[in-house]
Amino acid sequence: MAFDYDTIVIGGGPGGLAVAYGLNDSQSVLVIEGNLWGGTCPNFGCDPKKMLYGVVEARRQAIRYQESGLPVEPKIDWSAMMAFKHSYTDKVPTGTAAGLKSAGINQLHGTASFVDKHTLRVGDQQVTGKQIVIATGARPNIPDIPGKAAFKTSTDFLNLAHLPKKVGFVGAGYVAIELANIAVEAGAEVHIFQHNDRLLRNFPRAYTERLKKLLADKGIQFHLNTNVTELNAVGNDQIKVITDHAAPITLNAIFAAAGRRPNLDQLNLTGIGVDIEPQGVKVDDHLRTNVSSIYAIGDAIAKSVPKLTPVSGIEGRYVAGLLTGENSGPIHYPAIPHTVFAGPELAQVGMTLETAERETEQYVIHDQPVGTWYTYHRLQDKDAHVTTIVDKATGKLVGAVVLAVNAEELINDFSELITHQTSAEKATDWTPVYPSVTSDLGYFY
Ligand SMILES: Cc1cc2nc3c(=O)[nH]c(=O)nc-3n(C[C@H](O)[C@H](O)[C@H](O)COP(=O)(O)OP(=O)(O)OC[C@H]3O[C@@H](n4cnc5c(N)ncnc54)[C@H](O)[C@@H]3O)c2cc1C
Ligand SMILES: NC(=O)c1ccc[n+]([C@@H]2O[C@H](COP(=O)([O-])OP(=O)(O)OC[C@H]3O[C@@H](n4cnc5c(N)ncnc54)[C@H](O)[C@@H]3O)[C@@H](O)[C@H]2O)c1
Repeated sequence: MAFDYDTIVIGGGPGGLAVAYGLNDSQSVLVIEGNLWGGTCPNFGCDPKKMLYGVVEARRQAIRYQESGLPVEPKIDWSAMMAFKHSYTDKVPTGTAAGLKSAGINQLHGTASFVDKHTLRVGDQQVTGKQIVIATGARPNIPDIPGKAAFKTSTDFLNLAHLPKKVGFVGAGYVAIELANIAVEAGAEVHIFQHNDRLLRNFPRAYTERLKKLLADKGIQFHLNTNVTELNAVGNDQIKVITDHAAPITLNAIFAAAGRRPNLDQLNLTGIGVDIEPQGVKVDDHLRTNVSSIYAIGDAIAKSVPKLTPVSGIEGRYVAGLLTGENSGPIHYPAIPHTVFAGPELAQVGMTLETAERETEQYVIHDQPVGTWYTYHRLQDKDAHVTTIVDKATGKLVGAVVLAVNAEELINDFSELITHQTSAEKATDWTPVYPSVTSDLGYFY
């Protein structure tokens, strides 16, 4: 049978684009995108979030220097900050589409749905591919409660023309914590409603408790062990939030930040016999579905590794390598660092603290408050804290947790040491710039 393309990729986000660019030299490829070219990360995820974060963090740093020669307290101008964000995001879809075009990769705008295991329908058009890669990402999970139409999402937050006076977030994961921090730093009254007492469940509790205190000190009000049971929209911009815990609270906006669901509903996967589960498409260790011509990657699949942009990229490049014959073994994930941009950042890589605490004969844990160290004193980041986990037998770093300003830089250094299996001596037998975050590397283990 002749196919229109060797490979069709559904989804033009970081995962789908990695497949397309990886295959482009050796195959005919079509990418189909139903919404904005570039996907979640550059349009309404990582990139716009970190632009807003950069502005609010600059203000926070300025306040820390108030007694040290910078007496003026800057104010956030929300509209100007949003215009700054738009100066980047507005160009992403056209820039991404132009990049595909200049690379000679075929593109189609529209929502794809499977007709059979080699055929997709997009509007009134049908296209066939020898292989099809599902890279459709995920969207916010909206809690199914009465009045749920009043929920806004992270996408709405990152496009707010004005910051509402009082805002709430349901959930206490990455999205809630990062956006609540931006909102409180920009001057809103902020409430977080969490059904249990655990923030950021993938990070060690000792660290999330430290971060919770810092966020509460900024004014974020945590309603823990609290289920939001109903929303009542009152007038244009007021929402009465009813919980199972205390009296209703009236806010101007409430955001669903209760996890993300894979975008599978429109694909007709069960119709063509592809196995799925609530967390995403089921894949084997070669990212193949149970239908041999169909692969799946990124936020759209069920997996134990975190659903992050670099992970979608790793998976996209891996599938491209499989399809070109460059690799054939199962996918291998390196140590994947992750960071919550919460003012300060909380970052982690490698072995979890929980595992190391269970296996103390094998691992040494170095837990260090570093707020008085020169690097953090200079930044007046008195709550900075770093934990490293070292394998006793080899002396090599296997895990780390950092709560500090610019923690993402230090965790990147730690990730490199873990990925390249560098010994403590080798880790410090070169000369980083002094003073810098990296020049502290010799003192953590
Ligand atoms: C607010 C927020 C902040 C984030 N911050 C970070 C961060 O700091 N660092 C980080 O690493 N990760 C972050 N993430 C996660 C990151 O954005 C995702 O992990 C990443 O975008 C996943 O890439 P993907 O290609 O798998 O999916 P996506 O980027 O979601 O791309 C999938 C694409 O498929 C399209 N699509 C879906 N269904 C169809 C269909 N039927 N037909 C055609 N097209 C379809 C969608 O429109 C979308 O463009 C953040 C996410 C959010 C929401
Ligand atoms: N900095 C980053 O790297 C970054 C930033 C944002 C998002 N992300 C990615 O996006 C994903 C989604 O983020 P998220 O914060 O939406 O999800 P999450 O999984 O991090 O957190 C979800 C939160 O919602 C709560 N929750 C779950 N179901 C609920 C329900 N029915 N009602 C009320 N609360 C409920 C959970 O207890 C948790 O606190 C992250 O897991 C991550 O992969 C990454």
